Amino acid sequence: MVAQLSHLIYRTEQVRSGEQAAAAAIGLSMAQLMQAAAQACLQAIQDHCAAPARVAIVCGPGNNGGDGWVLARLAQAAGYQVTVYAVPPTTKLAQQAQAAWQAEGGRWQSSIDSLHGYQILVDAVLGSGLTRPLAGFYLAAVQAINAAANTAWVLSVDVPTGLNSDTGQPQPIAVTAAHTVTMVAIKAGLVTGKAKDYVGQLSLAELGIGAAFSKQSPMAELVQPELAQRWLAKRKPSSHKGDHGHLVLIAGGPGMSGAAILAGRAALRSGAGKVTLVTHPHTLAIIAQAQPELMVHGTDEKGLIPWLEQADAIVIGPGLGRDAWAQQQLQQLLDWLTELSGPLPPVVADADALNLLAQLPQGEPSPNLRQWVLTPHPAEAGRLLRSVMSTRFADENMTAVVEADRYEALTQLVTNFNAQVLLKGAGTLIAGPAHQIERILVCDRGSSALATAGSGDVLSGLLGALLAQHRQPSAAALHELVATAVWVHAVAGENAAQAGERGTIASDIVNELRALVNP
Ligand SMILES: NC(=O)C1=CN([C@@H]2O[C@H](COP(=O)(O)OP(=O)(O)OC[C@H]3O[C@@H](n4cnc5c(N)ncnc54)[C@H](O)[C@@H]3O)[C@@H](O)[C@H]2O)[C@@H](O)CC1
Ligand SMILES: [K+]
Repeated sequence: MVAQLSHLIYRTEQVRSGEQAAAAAIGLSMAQLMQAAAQACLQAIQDHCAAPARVAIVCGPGNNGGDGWVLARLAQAAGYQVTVYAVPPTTKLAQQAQAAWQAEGGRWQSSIDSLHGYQILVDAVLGSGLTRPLAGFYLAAVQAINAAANTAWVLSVDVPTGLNSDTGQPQPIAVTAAHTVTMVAIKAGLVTGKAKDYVGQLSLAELGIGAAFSKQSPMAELVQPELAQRWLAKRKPSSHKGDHGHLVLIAGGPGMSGAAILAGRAALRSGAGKVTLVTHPHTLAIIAQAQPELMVHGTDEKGLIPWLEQADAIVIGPGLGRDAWAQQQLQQLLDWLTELSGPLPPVVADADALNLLAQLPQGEPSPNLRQWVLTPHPAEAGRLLRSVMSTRFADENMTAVVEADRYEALTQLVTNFNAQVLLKGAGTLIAGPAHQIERILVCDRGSSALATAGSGDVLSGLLGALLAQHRQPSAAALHELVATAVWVHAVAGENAAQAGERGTIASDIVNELRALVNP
């Protein structure tokens, strides 16, 4: 497969309209595209399991079903034992493909009792043409495929049936595929949030029109490993710790020293020259004992300002809490930044700093967050969104609102806060105020091992350390550094999970950082 578009992400409608224009431009017919789509699916099947294996192909009414009918013919010719379950095709292309199958003696069944007994199940029910929630035959077909998925390998054609290919939300359920071969270009809904539970391994079949299609401008882009190479260049042999930046971490309210320690360790392991941890006086001693390389200060008397003045980057939030002390720290930081006349250092706001930002009284001049990176998980993102859009979202479950369309939530956050935003969760999304020109970045690496207490603290320490090492980054550099940190964190999670996802702890993730920040 040609990899022209392999890291670019498009809206479904762009693919649907663009593929026709691209095919016309190079003189390919839609039937030829369908043939190529089915060929790509056959290749995926052959890569998984040689003939003769028992294959069931479930075909819907449209061209997704059409791909299935063509695949039936190709798979049978390749020696597989093929059974087709289908609803009658309604598009011309799918009808022609069905006729070609029947002309070769192929049969099909219109009802599905059970799909057990096959080694391979192909989901060609619905693809990019999904317009409404599943019901009737379609719901039953998806249920039957999923019921047999523990004994068969499930291949979804283009999009797992039931998944909204723009948002990644199941409608209301979707096929849980082991592998999805998506056609022409990666659709936005295949790479983030809940989609990760359904898509399985994702491969792209450009159907010979990648070059013509690439004239379309993508809405997003997958984070590439080259980004880490670019932003984690080798250090100069003559460098000293002052060259590698001073990170100031404001973290660790009473009872939450662990979050501060994890963020501090992650920052040290990610190469910050110096890390100062400014913390609550009650947690000072325990943090200082845990990690001798950290400089640890309590903030009761002097306040934050002496430390802020030394910072190349600032992180506020890990284990901060939301009490009066925590509010005071955030307010001091905001006041100091407002009065600062020189260049603004980048600020990462995480965890309770986000919750406190969401509680700031509305109607006052909003703080200038231009150099800020907000790192919410969906629940924090929901609180932030509600704080700025309270009239639109009065009673909604905001986590569900965010997860229903992560791209939309991200865009709203960026627009309303005028900051870089990193929306956590499988397929982390990253965007900044200039994302119209920089594109949303999507990290498709990672592991469920990252879903553990302290994992976010590790990310904020790591991110702060990368920012401290690249002083006064431009908006574009900030965007890429955030993506680099997300990528390193995700791959660290994968590496830490090699002995198993369950039971991986945040300290294991910290242990993986050093190898990854020295690519
Ligand atoms: N357009 C092209 O040139 C190509 C299309 N290809 C395939 O064609 C697919 C798109 O084809 P279509 O546009 O026909 O769309 P689909 O085949 O995805 O489905 C459209 C049909 O499903 C119905 N439908 C939508 N939601 C439904 C629901 N919830 N329950 C029941 N019926 C529902 C629609 O009314 C319509 O009849 C792609 O996903 C891809 O697999 C490939 O063959 C490559 C080339
Ligand atoms: K499908």
